[in-house]
Amino acid sequence: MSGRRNGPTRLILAVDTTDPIQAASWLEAAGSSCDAIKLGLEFTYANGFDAVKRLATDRPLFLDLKLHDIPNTVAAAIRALAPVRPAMLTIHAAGGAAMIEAARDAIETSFPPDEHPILLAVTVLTSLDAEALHSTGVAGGPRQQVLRLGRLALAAGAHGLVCSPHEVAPLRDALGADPCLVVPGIRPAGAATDDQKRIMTPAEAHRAGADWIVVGRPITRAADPGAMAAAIAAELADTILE
Ligand SMILES: O=C(O)c1cc(=O)[nH]c(=O)n1[C@@H]1O[C@H](COP(=O)(O)O)[C@@H](O)[C@H]1O
Repeated sequence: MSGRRNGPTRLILAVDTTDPIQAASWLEAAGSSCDAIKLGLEFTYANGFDAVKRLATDRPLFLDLKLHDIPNTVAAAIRALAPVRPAMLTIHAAGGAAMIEAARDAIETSFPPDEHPILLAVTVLTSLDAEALHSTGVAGGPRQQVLRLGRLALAAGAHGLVCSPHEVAPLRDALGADPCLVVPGIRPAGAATDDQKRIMTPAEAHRAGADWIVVGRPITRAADPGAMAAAIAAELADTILE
């Protein structure tokens, strides 16, 4: 396997709020520092898909709904999402191979051929440490479980994975440079960890081989969100030059 990749690591801003005006203000502040917009359960449940489409006009939309249901239901939900035109969308790898296959098939059959979203399988949530994962009935640690679910998801048709920065290097070693790895659990040095457990800095995630990092509160709760987004983008750019 070729292991690490050499390309840039791009920044996704997690726009976690119910307030569309607040969301628009963060996006304006982040400007060109953020390469894509993530809207998830909080914004979508509060405002609906028309508001999602209105907000995500100038950058790719990562629609993070973390679908996890029987294959028929997940496939139907993805078909219903086609008019929203997300660039990326999430399902839970723990839904199993048949669910992931059905999700991929729904993309192939309901999105225009040149607008297929990247189907991302969420492996082990970054808010779980080894003990919390164990309490859900999983015998191995996060790394082992991420590798297991990652292999399963990619074999079933996912284009990429969501994992913590701790698993990026092991995934690259096991699966090579190809799978798209999207990585939350990012905290700039000294930032509050909040509810995240498996974390690294932007530079560390880049060195490990992340394609994209997902950052929310370190930017949105900063005194100056625009300056923080620019600092993270600069940290990523500096790391490329190392
Ligand atoms: O799928 C995700 O994006 C996701 C998966 C995961 O394991 N952990 C995780 O934090 N996320 C999302 O990434 C974002 C992280 O936000 P902050 O912790 O505020 O940076 C949130 O919007 C989460 O929903």
